[in-house]
Amino acid sequence: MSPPPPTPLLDRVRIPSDLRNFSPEQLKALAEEVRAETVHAVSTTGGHLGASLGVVELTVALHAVFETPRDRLIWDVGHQAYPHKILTGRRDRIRTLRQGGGLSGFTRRSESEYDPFGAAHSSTSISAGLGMAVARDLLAPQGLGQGPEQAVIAVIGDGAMSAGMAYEAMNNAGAIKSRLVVVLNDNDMSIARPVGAMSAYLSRLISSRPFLSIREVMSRVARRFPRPLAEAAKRADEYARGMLTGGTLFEEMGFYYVGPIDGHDLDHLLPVLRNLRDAEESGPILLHVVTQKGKGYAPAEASADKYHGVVKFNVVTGEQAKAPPGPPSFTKVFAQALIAEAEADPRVVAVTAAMPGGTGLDAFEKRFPRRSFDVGIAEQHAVTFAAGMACEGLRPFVAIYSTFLQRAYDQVVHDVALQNLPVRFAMDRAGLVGADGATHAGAYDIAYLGCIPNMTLMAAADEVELTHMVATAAAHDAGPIAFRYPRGEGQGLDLPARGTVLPIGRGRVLREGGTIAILSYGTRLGEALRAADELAAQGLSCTVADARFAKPLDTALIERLARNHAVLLTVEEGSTGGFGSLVAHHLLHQGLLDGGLRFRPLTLPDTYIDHESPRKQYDLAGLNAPQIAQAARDALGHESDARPARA
Ligand SMILES: Cc1ncc(C[n+]2csc(CCOP(=O)(O)OP(=O)(O)O)c2C)c(N)n1
Ligand SMILES: CC(=O)[C@@H](O)[C@H](O)COP(=O)(O)O
Ligand SMILES: [Mg+2]
Repeated sequence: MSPPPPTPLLDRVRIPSDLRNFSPEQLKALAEEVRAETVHAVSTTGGHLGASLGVVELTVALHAVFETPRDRLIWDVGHQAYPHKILTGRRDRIRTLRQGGGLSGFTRRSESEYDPFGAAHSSTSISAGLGMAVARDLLAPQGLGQGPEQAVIAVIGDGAMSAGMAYEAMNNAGAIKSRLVVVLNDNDMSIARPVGAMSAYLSRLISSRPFLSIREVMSRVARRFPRPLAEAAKRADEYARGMLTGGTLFEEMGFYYVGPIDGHDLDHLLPVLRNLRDAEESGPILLHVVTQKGKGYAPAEASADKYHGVVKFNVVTGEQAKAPPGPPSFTKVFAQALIAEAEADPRVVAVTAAMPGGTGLDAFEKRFPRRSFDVGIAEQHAVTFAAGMACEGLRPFVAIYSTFLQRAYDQVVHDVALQNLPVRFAMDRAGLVGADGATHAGAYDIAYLGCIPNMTLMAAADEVELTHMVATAAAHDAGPIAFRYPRGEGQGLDLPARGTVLPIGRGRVLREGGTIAILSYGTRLGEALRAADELAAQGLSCTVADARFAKPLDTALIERLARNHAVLLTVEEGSTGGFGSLVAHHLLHQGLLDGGLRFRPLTLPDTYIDHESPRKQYDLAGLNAPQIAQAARDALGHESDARPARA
């Protein structure tokens, strides 16, 4: 590994107040040091490099001009906040990013007073910022809060601007007219290439208005924020500008639009931000900065994804560490299985909300460009869009991370399930996901979908099961159906060319035993089998079954397991309120817990599990084989207390 580069200026900065007396030339040099430090740190940890490199100058300028942490600086998503972390007292831990016990890969209130709002899911910054601005306006006259001088700045990317929530916030901000600065960081990239009319609009905006010269920007800002200027004159000014330039969507929504300006040029950023900071006038402002994702690091600039998310890499060559060749990921298996279904059925279509690579739909899109839809970061729309397609006889698959489907809950209930529309939900990243931590854990979908009438729910125990579930979903026109599978590799099992349609609501028994029954839902099945081996070695015979379905439950199987064993464990990679609760509900209704059966639902704990390796995360959750075996022994207690098993 190459040694970190010398950083004489950065060494003088522990917190932002240390850089506020730097000259512009020193700030430029500091930015280069921050960039080099970011590259070096991420080369040792992996993480979201490209977005962070694109905001180095912006980060330096914002901290130089604004009085953070009094002034609230909110990073949308938070994946671009590594330079911010370096400058806000966390440089000493920057090489622990995304590692167990280390810094989070996103902003987080509990991590630093310089992170006023936690994030990781996108497009929340304007809403949160507006809330803070309103709090300031209400509290300051009472002598409470941070005082009337406090600024609130939300930095949001062009990709994040595709989400409805950003517009809901701007709509509200334009009406409330609180003092709020929104910095639109436009790098013409989402994770993949940005899509949609808004992205095209931003591109037109940039090309129709070449970078404003600094004189032009300053004169516009001065025109907008004069000390005494009559309201009517200001309006006339706005209309005049609108007529000259065609206005912008942001102006129509009540924002004062400034830009576009070069987001890498501190000679522009610093004076413009100072002017916006000192504006006496209230009302929201949108500063449009144009940046380059991956800026200043040649391998990132040259790559198609601009190094959005990288593993450890060689700083000199940019070459990322190659994992030893392993079995295909669940994501890849899903994509291949969906392509197989789509080959056979022209009604199969696929929808992603800005995650074509992450969900495997990039492969589907190559094969079926007209049947693949990337709707941008718009999970709510994705679901209702699919509902509309289902109304007309298409067979839509919404390929989505479990954690992002949370955004579209009412759409799932109101638009899909209530109308019993056959939308297929392919939920990737089910369970714990490793370095992204709690914000990205697919922890809740079993619970939040399990309570919805008409839903059919499946979880794949391995990649072969996943191909069967894709086929089952494709064939299922009776109503909505969802299946979940985890991040990462499968087991390397031989895959069928096409999956087999499974009987709805039927599980399978993998091992017959006597005393203990383990009923697994999802990929903990392997751990359940290992636990059974351990228990068998101790003379405790186990039945192991794969439930396949959480809804409808295989009630016959559950009743048989309950009647014939002393202990019944359920195991799932989901929160409380999920599969185990559905099983408990059934057992209670059947009176099967009245006779001494020792039932133990093993779920994720009722707490957030931080970034760690998945293996350690599951250890913390108590869902690895030794812990499953221990739970069985604990439940069994003393042999004499336990109800004798019948089989
Ligand atoms: C609700 C939600 N959907 C999807 C994602 C996944 N995601 C993380 S960053 C990103 C792209 C964001 O693009 P942009 O805001 O332009 O930031 P950039 O990476 O270009 O700096 C996406 C889709 C997310 N974090 N949250
Ligand atoms: C920031 C964000 O939301 C994504 O970039 C996410 O980190 C991707 O996760 P995967 O690596 O699991 O696709
Ligand atoms: Mg972007």
